[in-house]
Amino acid sequence: MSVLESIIDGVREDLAAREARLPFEVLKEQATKVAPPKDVMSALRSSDVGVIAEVKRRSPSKGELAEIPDPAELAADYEAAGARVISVLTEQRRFGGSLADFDAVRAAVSIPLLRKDFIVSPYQVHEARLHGADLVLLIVAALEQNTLVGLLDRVESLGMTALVEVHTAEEADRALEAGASVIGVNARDLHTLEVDREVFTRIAPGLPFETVKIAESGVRGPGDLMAYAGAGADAVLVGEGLVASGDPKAALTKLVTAGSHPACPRPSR
Ligand SMILES: O=P(O)(O)OC[C@@H](O)[C@@H](O)c1c[nH]c2ccccc12
Repeated sequence: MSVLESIIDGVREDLAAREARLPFEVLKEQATKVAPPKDVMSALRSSDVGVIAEVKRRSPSKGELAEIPDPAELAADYEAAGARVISVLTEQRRFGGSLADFDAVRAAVSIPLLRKDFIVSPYQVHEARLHGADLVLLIVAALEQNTLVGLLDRVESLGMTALVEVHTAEEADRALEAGASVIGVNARDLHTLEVDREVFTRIAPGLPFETVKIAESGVRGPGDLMAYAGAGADAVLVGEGLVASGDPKAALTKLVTAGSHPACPRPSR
């Protein structure tokens, strides 16, 4: 079993427990009452290269990254340092995240939020909306094509945006066929956990010009942001490089400054 498959097994177990506590029909109804999603597209489509800053405690590849006793405080620092979007991991077993973290962050900031989890069921999409998510991650490698299409349609029908994650050219084709308008290329292979920053450079040029392109994982500092920008990234998604830096606010400020520097290659829009 690959790492991805074993993570998803755990996600399905935890999901079944939540479904038993709060039935889908009730959850769906409650989710219609929350404030509508924010405008994610204009946050991501800018003349500068943006940063999506992640609240991430640990990962299957690196283990413990940072304690993050107060996710709301970290998120407020991210917002103040110029993050375009904040990504909050809600997967508990391998990443140490939770919907409680998501709620704490939602209450602390007004910029768009991404629910970062292994979404396999419509329940999780409505749940994301109930907790105030604006963006939802859909991982192509984790989904059959018809499930991907169904989840993407559902995300959009609730007014949210899907960040559709790919790692190969074949997955990118599937994402486009499903109708993705925002594609994240993850440098990390979720089956082996290996990072290869060149994956973005290989895949991004083949994506349509109007597709918003996000480079995910492996950003250690401004140099990596500039390299991804040169390969066509609209934004980069950064976790470890911020939370494990000792000073996430300063680390993010450096990235945001690089992304708006005149020497930084710009998205071609
Ligand atoms: O910590 P990094 O290398 O900056 O990576 C952040 C983000 O890309 C990574 O957390 C991630 C990308 N796709 C995922 C899917 C599930 C969980 C986590 C992820």
